Amino acid sequence: MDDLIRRLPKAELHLHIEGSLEPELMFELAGRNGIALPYNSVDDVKAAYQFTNLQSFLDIYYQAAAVLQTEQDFFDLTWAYLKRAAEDNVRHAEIFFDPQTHTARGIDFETVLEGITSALQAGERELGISSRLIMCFLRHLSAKEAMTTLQQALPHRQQIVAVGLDSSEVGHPPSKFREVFDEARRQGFLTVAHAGEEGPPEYIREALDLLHAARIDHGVRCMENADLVSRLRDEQIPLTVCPLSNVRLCVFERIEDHPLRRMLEAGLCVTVNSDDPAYFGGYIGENFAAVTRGLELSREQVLQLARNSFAAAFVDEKRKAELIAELEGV
Ligand SMILES: Nc1ncnc2[nH]cnc12
Ligand SMILES: [Zn+2]
Repeated sequence: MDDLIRRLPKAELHLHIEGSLEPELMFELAGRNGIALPYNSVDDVKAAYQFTNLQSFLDIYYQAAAVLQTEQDFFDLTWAYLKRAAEDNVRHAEIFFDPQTHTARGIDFETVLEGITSALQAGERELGISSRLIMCFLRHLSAKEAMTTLQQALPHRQQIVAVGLDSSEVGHPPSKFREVFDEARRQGFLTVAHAGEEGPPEYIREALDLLHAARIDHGVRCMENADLVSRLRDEQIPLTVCPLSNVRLCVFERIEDHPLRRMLEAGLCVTVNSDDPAYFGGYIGENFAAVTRGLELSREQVLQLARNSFAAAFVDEKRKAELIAELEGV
């Protein structure tokens, strides 16, 4: 199975580029930019990655992002992710970025966007990885601030396929961002949202009905509501599930407790992704390996996960057909 997982062509649909900042690159960028870190060594950093919930992770994650200052920094971050993803045979990647994490520190929106997009172009050219970019709003901030961020993105409409919603979930329901998402859709963006990671199934319903989300990020708590599961199955709404993230953030105690296999068996369009691989102990291949082993997935279920990732990708039918053809070759 390990060999199948390595060779399997895949799409990664839930990856926060800031969450791919490995401790080694964090130190390099801190040195380059003259920024003091609250850690003495890479081991020190890794020892700090003991999370009890989403917020305990976000506090450390936003602090680390301060080392990202220049267009070159965002390029290096994205390029490092793409090279690592290529080793897992990721053939298509849809990448989240959080502009507010950077603009709040005085970094220009364009600095962030240009650094990331030039690496994505290099990834397509040199690694054959196609990609899309998704701009997330930080849900712990106001809807007004999200609207300002949306306005900043409008001149770059062609480089951003969708808007999403991330950060602290509980207490910040999708309904808070209804008008921002309405405007984003009017401007031609697709929409996705993190929902049902720590928040209740009702947040998933709101993401679908109020934000018109084309995919739900995480969505694992849907399993608490049978009517919602039926709806997600009937409408084949893709769920971008991140198993190692869920364990590291204590959504589930052990990988063996993860509902991914039950979700597949319920007919849901489940995909496997890495979320913030530098923080959660593994990239997409390691997420595939963990669920395959921990939940005793069959070869057919592993193939289905990859097939779902292509079906759920924001690409045209021609690219989808190319990706699915690659899968048929394994
Ligand atoms: N797992 C996650 N949930 C919400 N916001 C995030 N930002 C980065 N990772 C996240
Ligand atoms: Zn996420």
